Formats: sequence, C-alpha cells, structure tokens
Amino acid sequence: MDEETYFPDTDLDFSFTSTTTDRTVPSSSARSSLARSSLTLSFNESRLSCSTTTTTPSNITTLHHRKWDPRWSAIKAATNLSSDRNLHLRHLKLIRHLGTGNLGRVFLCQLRDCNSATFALKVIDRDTLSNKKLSHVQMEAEILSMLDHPFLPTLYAHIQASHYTCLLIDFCPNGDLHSLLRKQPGNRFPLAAVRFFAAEVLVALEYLHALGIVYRDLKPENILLREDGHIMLSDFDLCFKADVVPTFKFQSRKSRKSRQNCFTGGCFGSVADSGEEEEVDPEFVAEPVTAFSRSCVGTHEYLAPELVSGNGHGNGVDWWAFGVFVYELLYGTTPFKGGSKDSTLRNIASSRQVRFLHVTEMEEAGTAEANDLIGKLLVKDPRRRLGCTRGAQDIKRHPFFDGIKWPLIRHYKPPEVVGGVARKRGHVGHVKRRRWLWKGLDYLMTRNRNNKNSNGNYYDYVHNCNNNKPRKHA
Ligand SMILES: Nc1ncnc2c1ncn2[C@@H]1O[C@H](COP(=O)(O)OP(=O)(O)OP(=O)(O)O)[C@@H](O)[C@H]1O
Repeated sequence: MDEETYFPDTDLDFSFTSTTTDRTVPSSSARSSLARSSLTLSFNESRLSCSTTTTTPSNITTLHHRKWDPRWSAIKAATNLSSDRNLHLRHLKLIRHLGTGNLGRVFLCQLRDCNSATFALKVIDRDTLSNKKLSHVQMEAEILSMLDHPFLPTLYAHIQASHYTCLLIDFCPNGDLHSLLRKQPGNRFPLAAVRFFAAEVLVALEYLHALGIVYRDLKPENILLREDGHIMLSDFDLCFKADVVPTFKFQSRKSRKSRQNCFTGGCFGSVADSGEEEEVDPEFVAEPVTAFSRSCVGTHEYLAPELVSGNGHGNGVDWWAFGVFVYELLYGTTPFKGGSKDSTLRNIASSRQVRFLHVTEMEEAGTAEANDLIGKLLVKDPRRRLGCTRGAQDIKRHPFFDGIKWPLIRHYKPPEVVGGVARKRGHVGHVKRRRWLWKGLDYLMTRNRNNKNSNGNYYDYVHNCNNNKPRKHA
C-alpha cells in the first residue's frame, strides 16, 4: 500500500498519512456517512508528541449534562492510561476529512481503543491565519468550552499541538439543514418540520443569549443534524460576548377563566362578562440587551439592517436572523435576496417590508401564524423587534409555537422529511453562501391528535412526505 501525505501543504510538524490508495476523499462531508470510508488516516505522532498540551475539560466532565455519554467514558478510559491523564492526538484515529471551513479542516475521528466513540476534530493551523482569524479561533474555543446544551456541541478536548489548535467535538452524521432543505420539494420544509427546527434553534439561541453570547451567524448551513435528527448549532467564531443581567419581568396575560372557577364563586363582575381575566406572571429574562458591537460580520442574506448600516448592533441581530431563517425554511429562499449581494444589502437597509411569496400548494394551517411571526422578527427597528427586549420568551409565546412543551423538546421525535435519515454516500452539492466580513404546521401542532405517546408528553412529527399531511403514528 502506498503511503502518501494527505495534505502536502501542511508542514512536517503535523501531517496526516493515508495507508490506502483511495484518493476520493470527499471534500465536505458531514453529508456522507461513516460506513463508506475506506480511508485510514493517522497523525504523524513522532513529530507532535513533544509539543502537545490538552485541555480535557475535567470540570466539564463532572458537570456536563452528558457526563454519562459513552464518549466521555471512552475518553476517560483512554486518558487513564496516559501518564498526564490528558487526551493526546495519539489517542485519536482519523477516519476521513469532513470539510474545510474558514479557519481549518474538520475530520471524522475515533478513539484508537474504542471504535464506537466517534467525534469531529477541527484542526486549525494557527500559522496560516491572520490576527483577526486567530481571534476568531480563540473566540470559538472559548465559547465551545462554555457550552453544555443538547443542541450545542460538547467540547471533549482542546488540544494544542505545535502550531495547531484541535477542537474535539460531537460528530453530526446527518449533514446540515441547508443541504437537507435543498432536497425538499420546492426547497421548502413542511410546516411541521419548520416548526420543529425553528423551535430547537430558538432554544439554542436562548441558551447562548443567557450566557451573554450573541451568535451572529445563524443560517441553515450552520445547523448540523445529529444522529438522532435533533439539531446542533455549529460555528462560534463570529460570536461576541456581553454581560447579561438576569431579571424577573412581569408579563400580564389574558387568560380564559375556567368554568370550574366560575362555579366555585371565583368569577365575578367584568370577568364574567368577558370570560377573560388578566394574570400577571413573573418571568425570568436573561437576554444580553446591552450587548453592543460595531464589527459587521455575518452572511449577507442574514444580516440585520443595523449591521448593514454599520451603526452598531446587539442581541437583536440574532432575532432578525431567526426571522430570515424561519422564512427560508418555509419559502426556500431568503426574504431580501436581490440579484447581487449589493442589492440584497440595499433591500435589507431600505424601508421595504418583508413580502411573503404566494405558494399555491402551501395552504397549510399555521402559515398565517408563521408569517405573523416572521413579520414581527423582521422589523427593521431593533427596538421594536420581537425578542429584543425580553428574549426568547416572547418568541416562544407566539401562536406559531402554540402547544410546544418547551422543556420536553429534546424528547420530541424529529420530523421525517425527504432525505432526513442517515444517508448513503454522496451529498447534495450546494452553492455555499460564504459569510463575509464587511466594513462599514398543515396546522399548528397544537392539537393533540398528532402528538401522542403513552404519556402524552411528546409530539410526533412523523409526516407523510408525499402529501405533507400528518399521519397518526401507531
Ligand atoms: N461536528 C461536525 N460534524 C460533522 N461535520 C462537521 C462538523 N463540524 C463541521 N463539519 C463539516 O466540516 C465543514 C467545515 O466546518 P467548519 O466549522 O470548519 O467551517 P464552516 O461550517 O464551513 O464555517 P466557516 O468556514 O464559516 O467557519 C462543514 O461544512 C461541515 O460540513
């Protein structure tokens, strides 16, 4: 078997070698499956062993919500055998190249002694990066080390080997949402699927904001799909961090007086007339409302008007991008897209309001609610935009999300959509929209008829993809 340097452009400190003659390494492939790779890659250990430092977040292993995850146990077993109890590159076996991003390359890898524990390893050559990109690397590593959430990546190890920074995170075998969207009829997800993905992204953003992190790069390409079909938000290099002061805010809401209360004498006067009464709920709000940044980063179709105008921005850019995201999942395109990047930006910056496409086959119940939500998120003035002052709570309360039991969302069954299950070799090529640095529900799934299991505690998103009608799950 030939041995060849996998990346001839890398220097001698760190190279990957292939022990097969297979030259058909997919260039970007969270979109292809593990089973299809016959390539064996390995680190050139002899050149790296003396210069590695690792941060296996030991405090995280004890605190992390996934501390019982077999991956952690496998890492623990591997590091127990290590004299310094740290994970090193020699513990890892590279399987194949998954893709290349702005900062570095991402590989599928396994622990040498445990084939069942797979990870994604992001390898960044610091020597090739500008200071600006180095600060992005730092930001990404810092943010990853803070995260402990089912819809966000777990950082298993942060390894510094010579001038390489390696981040070991969860591997998502089902590709990204942008590729999946491109496989759908008309490039649009059924409403129930839009609702599911939007709800999970909302929860992930809520968590980031509670940590004071403004994400700034929401787009379907950055939403990877885990093995179980739930989402994982990726790419944290454009985030910025701000202070967040958690507060209790009082939210008044109208509630229908229950019949029982009326009969037990709790229903008088005006309440009896309207059938409604005003209740005041204390609500926990942790939203970085004072976040402020001037650097204009993001993907042009997703940039908020305040980013385009360059006057500084805060948390609101994520809620704007969330509106664009819901629109794109529903209509297959973004709302302000023009013929060129410049015209897209002009449309965003102008006073032009969002227009909804008329799609004849799209008369699912819930579309009006979805449009209403999008309209409230795509408000050009961030001070009036939904979510900007009270965060995700306000968005969760919107009728589009009626009926979702938020604390149980990670137990919901992901929607069955075209191409949504772990796939065979080959991925849908798509024109990737690079972000750039710039100066300057056929009905709402509220009704329980489609959402039962034995304890009635989760939604069943099983969908008949042919006719987009929900079907009952046995
Ligand atoms: N955890 C993962 N699981 C599976 N594939 C991944 C994972 N992380 C990244 N990838 C794949 O590797 C590719 C490169 O990822 P990376 O995060 O470096 O850059 P990117 O997503 O292209 O973003 P950017 O260049 O904007 O930083 C992605 O396109 C994706 O297909």
